[in-house]
Amino acid sequence: MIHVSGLRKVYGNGVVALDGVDLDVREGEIFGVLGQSGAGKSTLLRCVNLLERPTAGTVTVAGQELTALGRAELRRARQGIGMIHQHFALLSSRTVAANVAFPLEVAGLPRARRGARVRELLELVGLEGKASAYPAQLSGGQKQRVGIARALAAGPKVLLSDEATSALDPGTTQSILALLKRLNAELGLTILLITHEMHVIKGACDSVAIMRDGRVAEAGTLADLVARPGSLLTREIFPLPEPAPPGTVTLTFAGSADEPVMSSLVRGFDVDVNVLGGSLEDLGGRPVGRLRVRMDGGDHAGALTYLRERGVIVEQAPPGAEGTVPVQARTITEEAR
Ligand SMILES: Nc1ncnc2c1ncn2[C@@H]1O[C@H](COP(=O)(O)OP(=O)(O)OP(=O)(O)O)[C@@H](O)[C@H]1O
Repeated sequence: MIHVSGLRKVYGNGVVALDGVDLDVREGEIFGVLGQSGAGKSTLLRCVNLLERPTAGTVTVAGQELTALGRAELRRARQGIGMIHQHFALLSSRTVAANVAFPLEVAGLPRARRGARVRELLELVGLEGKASAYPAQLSGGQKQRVGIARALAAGPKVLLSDEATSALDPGTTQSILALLKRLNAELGLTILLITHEMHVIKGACDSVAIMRDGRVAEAGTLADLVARPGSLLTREIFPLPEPAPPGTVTLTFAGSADEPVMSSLVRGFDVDVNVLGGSLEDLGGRPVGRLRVRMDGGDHAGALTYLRERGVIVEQAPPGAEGTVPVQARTITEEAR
């Protein structure tokens, strides 16, 4: 649905905000772009609907190359792309209904049809009773719902979300993410969202790209990335002290949690397992965990082979000076290769 190729953006002051970005967002998915401040997320999002003109590269949305379009064609194509903002960007002098009607007025929809469409949109976002209220009379979550209704007015296939939950408290954030997931499922809406918050990625996204210094450092579905040894996403979701202390083993359980792997390990291979840290998360309804352990005694090599055969990702830190890991000590980077 969205294909970005070789995207580069150099601002007038010489700042290289995007340095060759490739991105593919499939139809009907919620795709998150995660990165720290200054990584280039907002620039990327604004380049997708060409609010910002890229210095080089192409942007294709729903099969149409936006970077090749003239001004009038681009204006038409943009009706297929809605956008929501961190600070809502509502018109304070207009009621909720008039805010939502605004893009319909610009598109030239007759007044009689506008009213029905606005009612439908307000119902969709759960704001039926607020049509006559003004933005100042609404909570942050309600304002964002107005923003979402307005973004959907022209019936877009794609919704761009620019840190839409960053100004909201945790409970309201969850309700807005739930709304976006419902719209994604019910309308088949493709959503590209940018965020610096991992819980937004965990709570809402099917796929993710991690941006660093204007480049995509890693991209894929959440399921694929957590199953990839050494992935940045896994380290972000399950933070453990890095580098791993010498001789420790870091285990990522990305598959089924039904098997009692750890107790089988201790019983079957006679190893002592000392848990140093770890956590468990629910990713897309699937339990995923990461555990850092020290294993002593017994059949160490056999234990690691057993874990790998059960689909556990095994990352061994190299032994320290005392050399506590007997066989095949591999660094995380070697494992990742
Ligand atoms: N209009 C502009 N003119 C000049 N430089 C800009 C402009 N907009 C952004 N930049 C610079 O481009 C780089 C990327 O900024 P961008 O806003 O895209 O990052 P971001 O990841 O969205 O960060 P944040 O989360 O803080 O918004 C930064 O160094 C920023 O200072």
